[in-house]
Amino acid sequence: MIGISIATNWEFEAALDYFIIKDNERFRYPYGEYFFRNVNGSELLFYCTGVRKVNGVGGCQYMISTFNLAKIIVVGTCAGIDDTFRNLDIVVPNKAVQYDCTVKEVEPLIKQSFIVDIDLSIYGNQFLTGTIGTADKAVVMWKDYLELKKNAITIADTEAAAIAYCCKKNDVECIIIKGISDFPTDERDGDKFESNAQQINVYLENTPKVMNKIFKEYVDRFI
Ligand SMILES: Nc1ncnc2c1ncn2[C@@H]1O[C@H](CCC(=O)c2cccc(C(=O)O)c2)[C@@H](O)[C@H]1O
Repeated sequence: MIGISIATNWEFEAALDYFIIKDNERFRYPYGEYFFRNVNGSELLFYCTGVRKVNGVGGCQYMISTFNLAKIIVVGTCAGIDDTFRNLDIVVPNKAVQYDCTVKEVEPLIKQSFIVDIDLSIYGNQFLTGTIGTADKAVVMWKDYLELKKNAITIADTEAAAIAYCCKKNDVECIIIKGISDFPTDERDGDKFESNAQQINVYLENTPKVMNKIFKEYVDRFI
């Protein structure tokens, strides 16, 4: 069976709507909810983990251990970092890095031991790719955005690279399909609270659009 890992309740709600899931098809586990759907002959287990690395990895390990998953596809939203990309672009990264595991004042931001390479060669090349950076903090402040750009990060989120790391430890294939929901904006000359609120509104508006695009156009190419 293939697991489809989803972080937020908003993203999971979009999945429930897209696949028209009834109340009696929804089950609870320690990190959230899950349901099953057959897509093009493949039995898929969709589950919500909650946000940030500890929830993503906890949910990942639970589902691998309980359902003996053969593969996990992480789907959801992310911040855009590379400015050649746009909101609602879907990216399937070939590299996933945790960038909050070093003392960045005296060490490189990214260390080899926290990088997971993702081999996409069997899936063709009809998709955008790049590096996803994961940390427990959302990318909101302009200085954080500039630092990720300087380190060649394409998109950023708060779970995916940690889930990819957990999958690698379990010898389970991991694919990440993320849609850009928001870009940080430069708050330095304005009101940082207003700028943050605007980014959250953009994120909320784009979440169902991103999820529908991933379910409609991407998931079946990677199962
Ligand atoms: N900018 C982002 N940085 C990192 N991850 C992002 C971003 N956007 C989307 N995600 C993804 O969506 C979820 C939640 C998004 C989130 O927490 C968020 C989004 C926008 C603004 C704020 C804020 O506090 O102002 C918080 C996470 O699961 C994560 O995987």
